[in-house]
Amino acid sequence: MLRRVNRVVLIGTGFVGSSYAFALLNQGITEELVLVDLNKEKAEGDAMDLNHGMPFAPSRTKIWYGDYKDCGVADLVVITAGANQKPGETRLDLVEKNTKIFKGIVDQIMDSGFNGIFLVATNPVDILTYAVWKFSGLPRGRVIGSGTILDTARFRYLLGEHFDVDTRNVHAYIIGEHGDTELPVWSHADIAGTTISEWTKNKADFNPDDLNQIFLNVRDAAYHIIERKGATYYGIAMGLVRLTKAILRNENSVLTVSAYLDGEYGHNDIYIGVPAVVNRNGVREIVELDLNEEEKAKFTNSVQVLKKTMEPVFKNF
Ligand SMILES: NC(=O)C1=CN([C@@H]2O[C@H](COP(=O)(O)OP(=O)(O)OC[C@H]3O[C@@H](n4cnc5c(N)ncnc54)[C@H](O)[C@@H]3O)[C@@H](O)[C@H]2O)C=CC1
Ligand SMILES: CC(=O)C(=O)O
Repeated sequence: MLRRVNRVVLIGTGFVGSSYAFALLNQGITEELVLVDLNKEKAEGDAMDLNHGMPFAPSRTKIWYGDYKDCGVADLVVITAGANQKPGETRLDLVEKNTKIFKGIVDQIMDSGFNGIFLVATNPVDILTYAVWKFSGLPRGRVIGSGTILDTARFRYLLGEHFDVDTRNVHAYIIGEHGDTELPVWSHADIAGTTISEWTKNKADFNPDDLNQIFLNVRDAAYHIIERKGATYYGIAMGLVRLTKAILRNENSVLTVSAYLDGEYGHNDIYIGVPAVVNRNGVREIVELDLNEEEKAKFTNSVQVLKKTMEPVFKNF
């Protein structure tokens, strides 16, 4: 019989996972939410705490602390488990540790009979999304990483602040690795359909160097926040909820996710941040932007850095 309720299973209820669960409940996106963590007491405590907020939620979400068997009928499994960056560490420094953790997690999920969509946020997210695809054997479109969704949000927010325009009217993408080699797609950035150069044409106080500084603040945002409070979680949690909504409500939304390239952008056999149409089946298609030569070269560099980092890791699996 067809199940009419949506079930999301969250693996990892640390800073990112618990913030995601809180935001998901507050937006009433799913009927069932199962929390799984190595630290069972934390997951159980989170389930209790979240349930106590139910009278204030927009709709009922059945939330419980569970285990991998609960993934069997899940529509979506979101993975935020694993190590996070310590001050000074890069995302790529986490690759060995988190790939090993992921092998154990994904094997248990697949043993449950899971046949839905994976959404990955753990870093380095592009490589771990590739790992989930390899370990699960699911079609590539049904394995999605959060990619540069957060970087793109940071970019739109900072541009909106700089030009004093609602961030929702700023359309600009960060693509590539969710990490140090990511790049801004200035050639396709616009404010309400107007290119940035048109928008700034008659503005005497506009300094073109400000744009590069905005990008640097986007690229290095995680380092700046981790230095101050040890971790980042609210922004990514809201990005994961946005993706969950696009998936469960079949929205065909264009979001910058880590998607598998099979010739798009001139590369293949890699998960990396690109705009893609996301719906109930996962990634429907990749949106191929016509990049300029400088952007193409930066994107290729990002691909190469990811591939070089991945190579030794996947030899062990
Ligand atoms: N993609 C993105 O934009 C972002 C990604 N992240 C990443 O998200 C990940 C989680 O970060 P935080 O929540 O801050 O870390 P955290 O340390 O607060 O939480 C991690 C959780 O994973 C659990 N865990 C570890 N091994 C497990 C296993 N084998 N099975 C089940 N649960 C397990 C831990 O018990 C812990 O509760 C990190 O890799 C971090 O870098 C963080 C922010 C943004
Ligand atoms: C930690 C991380 O990946 C971020 O905040 O971008």
